[in-house]
Amino acid sequence: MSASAEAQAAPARKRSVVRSLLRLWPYVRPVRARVFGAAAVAVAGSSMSLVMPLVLKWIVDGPVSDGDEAGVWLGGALLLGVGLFEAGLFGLRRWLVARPLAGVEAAMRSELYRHVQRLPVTFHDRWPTGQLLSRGTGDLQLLRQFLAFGLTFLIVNSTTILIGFGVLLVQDWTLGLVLIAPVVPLIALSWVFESRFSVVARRAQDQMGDLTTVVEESILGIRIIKGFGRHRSQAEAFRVLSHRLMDTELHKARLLAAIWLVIASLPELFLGAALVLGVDRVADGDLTAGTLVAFMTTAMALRWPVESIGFLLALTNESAAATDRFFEVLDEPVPAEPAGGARLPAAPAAPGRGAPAGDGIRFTDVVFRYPDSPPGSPPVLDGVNLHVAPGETMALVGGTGSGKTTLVTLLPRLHEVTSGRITLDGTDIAGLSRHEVRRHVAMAFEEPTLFSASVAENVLMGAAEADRDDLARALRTSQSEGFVRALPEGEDTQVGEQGLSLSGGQRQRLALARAVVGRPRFLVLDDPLSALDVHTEARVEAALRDVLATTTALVVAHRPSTVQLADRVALLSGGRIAAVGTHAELLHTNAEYRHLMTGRHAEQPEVSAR
Ligand SMILES: Nc1ncnc2c1ncn2[C@@H]1O[C@H](COP(=O)(O)OP(=O)(O)OP(=O)(O)O)[C@@H](O)[C@H]1O
Repeated sequence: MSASAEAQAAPARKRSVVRSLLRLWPYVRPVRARVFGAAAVAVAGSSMSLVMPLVLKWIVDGPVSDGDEAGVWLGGALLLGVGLFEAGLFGLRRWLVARPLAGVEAAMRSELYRHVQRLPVTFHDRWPTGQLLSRGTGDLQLLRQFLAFGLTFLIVNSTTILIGFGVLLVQDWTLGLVLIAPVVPLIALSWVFESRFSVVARRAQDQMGDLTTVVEESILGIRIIKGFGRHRSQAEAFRVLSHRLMDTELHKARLLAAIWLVIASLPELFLGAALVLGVDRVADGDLTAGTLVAFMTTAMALRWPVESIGFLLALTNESAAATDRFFEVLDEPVPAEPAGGARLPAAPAAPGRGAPAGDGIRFTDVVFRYPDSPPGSPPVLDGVNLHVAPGETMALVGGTGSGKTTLVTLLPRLHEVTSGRITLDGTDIAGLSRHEVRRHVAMAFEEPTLFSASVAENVLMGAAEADRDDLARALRTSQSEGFVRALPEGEDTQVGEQGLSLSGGQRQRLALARAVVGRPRFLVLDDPLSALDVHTEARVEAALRDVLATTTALVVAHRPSTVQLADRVALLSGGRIAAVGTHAELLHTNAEYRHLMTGRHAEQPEVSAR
C-alpha cells in the first residue's frame, strides 16, 4: 500500500486526539516552564476582561448614581489602567513563547530529517516525496501554531469561561443558570463536530501531501513534460488534485461554519432571555442596575472565549492529525545495527605490487525479495553464488530486469539479503555496521545524482578523509579535469540543483570521481559510463584501469566496451549466476551471453573475443 493510501486509511481507525497530542510532550518538556508560564500570563490577561464589569458596576452604582464627577473620572482611569495591563500581559505571553516554540519546531524538523536519512531505501521506495515534504513543512508549522496559540487559548478560554460563570453565579445565580443552560447541548454538538472534523482534517493534510508530490515530480521532470508537450495534461492532472483538496477544505469550512453558527447563536438567545429577565427584576427592585450592567458585561466578555471554542477545536483536530502524520514517519523502525560495531579487519598484506589480498567479495546462496513485492512472486535473486577474487574486476551481465542493480545494491547494504550471506574479505557484512560497510564500499550508479554544491564538495562527499590531491586524482581518473577547469570557478563552481547545469556525461564522470576519490577497498559501478561517447569512454576506461588494479570491483555492464574493463564476467540469469568466465570464454560457450553482448543468437557464429 502506498503511503498516501496508508494515510487515507488511517482515519478509519479510531484515534484519540488527546493521546495523539500527548506524544508532543517530549518536545515541549524542555520549554514547559515558558509554555505554561505564558498560559498563566494569558489567563491573568483574560481575567482582566472580567475585572472590567466589576469596575463598571462600581461606577454605575457609585459615582454615576451619586453624581460624583471625580469618581467617574477615577473609574475611567481605572478602566484604562486595567485595559493597558491586559494588553501588556498578552504581549508578555507572546514574548515568552515565540522563541522557545520556534526551537521546538526546529527540533522536530531536525529529528524528522535525521530519521528520514536513516530509514532504509525500502522505506523511500514506498513513500512519496510530497508526503514527507508536507510533514516536514506544513504539518510542523501547524503544530507550532497550535502550541503557541491553540493550546494556550484552549487553557485560557476554558479557564476564563469557568471563572466567568463563577462570577455570573455569584452576582446572581438565577440569571447565571439561564446563561449556563446552553453549555450541555454545546458540548454534545462539539463532540459530534470533533469526530467528523478529524476525518476531514486528516484527508486534507494527506491530499496536500499528494499535491506536493505532483509538484515535486513535475518540476523535476519539467524537461520531459515540455519535451513531450504534456504541460496541458499535467496541468489538468494538477487541477483535478487541487480541486479535490479545495473540496475537502470547503467541507472543513462548512463543518466549521455549522459549529460556529451554533456556538455563536445559541448563547445569544440565552443572553437575550437573561436580559429580559434581568430588566424585569431591576424594574421590580429585585436587582440593582449596576449588578445587571456588570452581569451583562461579564456575559459579553465571555462571548469570545465561548465562540473561539469551535475554531480551537478545529485547530486541535488538525494538530492531532499533523502529530499522527509526523509520528507515522518517526515510528518507522530504523534497521538495527549489530551490537559492538565490529570493524572490517585491515586488508592482509599484498604479495604483489599494490594488488589487494584477502578473500575479496563472496556471495553465498544469496536470496533477495523486495519487501513490498506481491506475495507469492518469485524472488529477484534466488541463490546467487559468486566470488570476486581480491584485486579482481568482475563484470556483471544480464538481461534487462534480471536483477543486476539489485545484486550490487546488496553490497553497500542499501537493501538487506532475504537469506544467504555476503562477505568482504571473509567478514559477513551483516555483522558490520552500515557505516563501516559503506566506509569500504564505494559506488557509482548509471543515474548520477549530484547535489546543489560545488564540484569539489560533490566529489569529496565520496570519502571523509579525502583531500584536494585525491580530488585532483579522481577528476583525472574520470576524465573530468578538462571540463571542470573550463567551468567559471573550476572545482568551486556550484553545479546547481541536481547538477542539471552539467551534461549527462559530465554528471556521470563526477559521480565516478566521487566513487574513486577515497581509493575504496571495494568498488561497485552500475553501468557508470553509459552516457559517454566512445572516445571519452575509452579514455576513462584507460585511466580507470589503474584504480581497478588496486581494488576489488563489481561492475554492471551492458556493453562489450564496459566488459573490457573486467578480468572476468558473471552472467546473471533466472535469479542466479548462470556462468562465470572471461569475456572470450563466455562468448564461445554461452548462447545467452553471446546474445546479450552481440545481439546474435546461439546458432550464429561468435564474434572475436577480447
Ligand atoms: N524497489 C523495488 N521494489 C520492487 N521491485 C523492484 C524494485 N526495484 C526493482 N524491482 C524489480 O526487481 C527486478 C530487477 O530489477 P533491477 O533493477 O535489479 O534489474 P537490472 O538487471 O538492473 O535491470 P536493467 O538492466 O534494466 O537496469 C525488476 O523486475 C524490477 O521490477
